[in-house]
Parts: sequence; structure tokens; C-alpha cells
Amino acid sequence: MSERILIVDFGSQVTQLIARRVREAGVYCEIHPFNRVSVDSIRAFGPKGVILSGGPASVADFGSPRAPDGLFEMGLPILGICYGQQTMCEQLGGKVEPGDHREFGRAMLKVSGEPCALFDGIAVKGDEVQVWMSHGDRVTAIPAGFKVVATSEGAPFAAIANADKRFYGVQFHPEVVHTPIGKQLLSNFVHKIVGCAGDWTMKAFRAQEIAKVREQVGKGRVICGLSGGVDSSVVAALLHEAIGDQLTCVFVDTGFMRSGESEQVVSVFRDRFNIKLVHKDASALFLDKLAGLTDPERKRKIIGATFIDVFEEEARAVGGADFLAQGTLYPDVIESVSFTGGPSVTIKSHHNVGGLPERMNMKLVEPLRELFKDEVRALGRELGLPADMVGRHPFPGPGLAIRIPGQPLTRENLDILRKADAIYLEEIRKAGLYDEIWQAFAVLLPVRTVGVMGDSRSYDYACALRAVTSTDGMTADFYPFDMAFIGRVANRIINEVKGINRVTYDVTSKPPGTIEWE
Ligand SMILES: Nc1ncnc2c1ncn2[C@@H]1O[C@H](COP(=O)(O)OP(=O)(O)OP(=O)(O)O)[C@@H](O)[C@H]1O
Ligand SMILES: O=c1[nH]c(=O)c2[nH+]cn([C@@H]3O[C@H](COP(=O)(O)O)[C@@H](O)[C@H]3O)c2[nH]1
Ligand SMILES: NC(=O)CC[C@H](N)C(=O)O
Ligand SMILES: [Mg+2]
Repeated sequence: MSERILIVDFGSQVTQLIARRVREAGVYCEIHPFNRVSVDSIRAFGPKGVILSGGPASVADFGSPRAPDGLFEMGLPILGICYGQQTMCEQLGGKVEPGDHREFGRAMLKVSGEPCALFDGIAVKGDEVQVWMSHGDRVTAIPAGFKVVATSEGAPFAAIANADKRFYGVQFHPEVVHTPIGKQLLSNFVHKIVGCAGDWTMKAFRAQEIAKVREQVGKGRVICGLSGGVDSSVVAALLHEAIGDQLTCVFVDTGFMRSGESEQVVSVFRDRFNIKLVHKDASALFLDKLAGLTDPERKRKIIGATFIDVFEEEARAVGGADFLAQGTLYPDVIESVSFTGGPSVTIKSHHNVGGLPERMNMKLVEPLRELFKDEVRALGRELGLPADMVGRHPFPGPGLAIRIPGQPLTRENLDILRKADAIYLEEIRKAGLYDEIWQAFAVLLPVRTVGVMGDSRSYDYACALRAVTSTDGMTADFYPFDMAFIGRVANRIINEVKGINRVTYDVTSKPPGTIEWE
């Protein structure tokens, strides 16, 4: 088992960034919600160190979350961030009060200059350095044994340390990019304070997951949902290496695929891999099940359940399978269920997680469940998958079904969207922009607008174009196309796609938007 860090989540919006930074430092970590950790669960997980995240609650409020009883007696190094620092102080005999000086955003941190492992190798010009804060409460008395390492205007105890016990606390957020010293600070914590070697690499992960899959599956048969996307292609390659021909991949044509996608996925996969692949056309079934629906959550749940129906049918066709493999990633899990009963809220029920039916006959095999997208791509390269496969834009399982908001899905409106989307992607490729963009697609809007085409009046749909940059899909920004490019695409779509007479470009970032419109 690799060295690991446990992140106890108090519901901060940026907890997953802590995980990213720790993994970038070469150390495996997991996020567990505060209300599901106990001394026993921590022992079972076996971390070398613990990080307590920030969170929306106030330590001063009755019934607000706490670190589990006994955590501070386990002898583990602990770093508390924001709420995590506050609760650590309160639990160890210090004091936290609602502050009158709230700090949001940029703040200047005054570093005392006392030697502190957390700040090792961090150059401080003058004695101040920029950090990012987001708090209202503040620590007003620190527990016995702690020293103040840094202060800020709103936080007299902006960084504190008890070097003997290896307990550290910071009021600011080292995990966000707006704290330039944060990466080094977190690396200091995991390497210098906790003492991790930092040897968690994709090579190690590959070997570890192959062993895990072999153990889980034994001699059983596995059906793998293969979409041709990055995640399931990586899963298929990994499983094939682990269990050979106990594996059957099933590509489901939902009827919500893009133009030419089904033929392309099947031929590319058959050409390049020697893995059993079933191509299942279930478009009539999916369309029928979604008839008349517009609510995004209901659509996802029905799509999730229909996928499972199809997989179970295919399992019977190969003489029974005990396991279903999917390319589920960490963000799918975080956004879908946010750790059921945990402190953060459900954004959308990704069809493969929150959209799964309650009763399933097959057990899930999800080797990527703990990875972020860019890590999956690294694993894909490690497994030797071709660059165009690893570099593909993500395409959601529900496909075009979640890109026609506000109107029931029909073969006609799906066709209109499919054509517009194909033109858009073709132009992006032609302009050499595909690899600069993280994901791009068209959305068919439920509004009709008036146009004048060839001297006659048109009354057709508007279509929105979306393109974003991102590293892991958790946060994103719109891609700043040149307006001439957008104009060219709009022209082509309006001229070539009957049913669309207006095109707009979406410039919403995530947050506050999400990448998909539904
Ligand atoms: N058309 C499909 N046929 C079979 N399985 C699918 C299909 N679409 C999605 N899945 C399953 O659902 C999982 C999640 O879908 P998702 O779109 O997140 O991943 P992906 O398609 O593998 O990769 P990417 O995110 O790059 O599109 C997939 O990994 C796959 O197991
Ligand atoms: O397989 C999937 N099933 C879903 O239900 C789903 N919803 C969103 N996505 C994809 O996830 C990433 C983040 O999307 P959002 O910002 O819209 O949540 C983007 O890449 C989205 O395309 C999905 N993928
Ligand atoms: N970001 C946080 O962790 C905030 C902690 C607490 N809610 C405060 O306002 O101080
Ligand atoms: Mg996909």
C-alpha cells in the first residue's frame, strides 16, 4: 500500500484542491467527510498524516462539526486549514470567536521569521507574502504548546505550530492558486513534517490497480461500459492487462451520440485492441424512456438506469457476468453524491454514479474512482494508449440528451443539434485549436427567434456554443476565441443546419456555471 494522507472534509468548496496539491507532491490521498471518520476508520485507512479542510460552518455554533474524538491522540501529524485550524484550536483548548474583521480574497501574511518546517524554503520578501483568505471567524487564543508563526490583519494567528506534536494550523488557504506559496507549504507538510517519500506515480498506480482488480474479480466475468471516451478506454486497457479475456466491452449507442461517433468508436477500438467488443444499438429504448421529459436530474437517473438494463442484458448474452466496470472518476463522485450525507451539496447526479439504480445485480469495478481527469490521461499514456485517444475531449454519458435543455427530445431536434455540433468541432479542428480546448460542444436552446433569410422570414431555434479550458473539469473558464472564428462557425451553422437561425457564445466560467447546461 502506498503512503497516504487523509483529508477530513468539513465541506469547503475547495477541498478537492487540497487533494490535487498533495497528489502533485507525489503522495496518495483521499477525502473523507468529517461525519464518516472515526479513530477506527482512520486506523483502517492508515494515513501517515491528516489534513483538516475548511468549511462553511462556524466553530462557535452549537452542533458545528468537529474532528473525531481521539484524532489528536493518535500521534499523527495534522494540518488544519481555515475551519480545520479553528476546530483544532477549539478542540485542544484554544478559543475561536466570530470576528468583526472578515477577510475574503487576497491578504498579506506577516511571517514571524521563527524557524518553522511549514515555511521551509519559502522566500518571503520583506516580511510579507500574499495569501488567500476566506473566513469570518478567527482564533483568539491558541492551545498550550502552540507558537504563532504568522499573522495577518484579520487573523492574529494566521499560522500556528506545535512542532513537538507536529500539529500545524493556517487560517489562509494554501490549496488555491492565489496563495503562491501554498504549493510549497503543502509539499513541506507532506514531505518534511509527515515524512512521505513522494513516490506515488502512475506507474505505481497501474501495478497497484491491476493487483486490486485481479483480487476483486478472481475468475469472474466482467462487462465494461465502453464509450470510446478517455476514461472508459483507459479502464478497458487496464482491465485487459489485468484479466485478459474475462473482459467483454459493451458500447451502447444511446441515440444521443454525436455525428458518426458510433461507427468511429467501434472501428477505432476494433482496429487497435484485441478486446471483445459488443456494439449495442439501444437508441429506440433510450428515446422511448426519455419521451416527454425535460428535467435534467430525471433524465440522468433514467439514462443511468437504462444503461444498467442494457449492460445486464448483455451480461446474460455472454453467459452471465458478476462485475460491471465503468470509467467513473473522482469528480463524478464528488459532484454526484458529495459523499451521501456529507457536508457538501449535490450539483448533478452524473449518470454513472448518482444516476445508478438502487438495486444492481453486478458489482462495480471502478479503478479510476479516485483519479482526476489529468491523472487518468497520464495513466492512459503509461498504458501506451494512442495520443488522440488520451487527448479526446470528454463527452458525457447522457450525451446530447443533456444538451437540449427545456424541450422534450425528438429524433428531429437531436439531428439538428448533431449537425451544428459537428460543424463546430470540425472548425475547431481545422483551426488547430482542439488540443488547447478542454471541451467544446453546441447546445440547442428552447427558444425560437426571428430571422430574415433569402428575403423571407425564418422562425427557428437559437444555438449556443460552449468551449472551456480546465485541468480536471472541477473549475473551468470559457475559451477566448477570436470573434472572426465564432463568426465563421455561426455562419456555417446557420447556412447549413436547417432549423437554426441564430448562434450565441457562452462566456460563463465554472463556478458559477457548470460546463454542461444541464
Ligand atoms: N455510450 C456508452 N456505452 C457504454 N458505456 C458508456 C457509454 N457512455 C458512458 N459509458 C460509461 O459511463 C462512464 C462515464 O462516462 P464518462 O463520459 O464520464 O466517461 P468516458 O466516456 O469514459 O470518458 P470521457 O469523460 O472522456 O467522455 C464511462 O466511463 C463508461 O463506463
Ligand atoms: O458521464 C457523465 N455523466 C453525466 O451525467 C455528466 N454530467 C456532466 N458530465 C461531464 O462532467 C464534466 C463536468 O461537467 P459539469 O461542469 O457540467 O458538471 C464535463 O466534462 C461534463 O461533460 C457528465 N459525464
Ligand atoms: N473557509 C472556512 O473554512 C471558513 C471557516 C468559518 N466558516 C469562518 O468563517 O471563519
Ligand atoms: Mg464520455
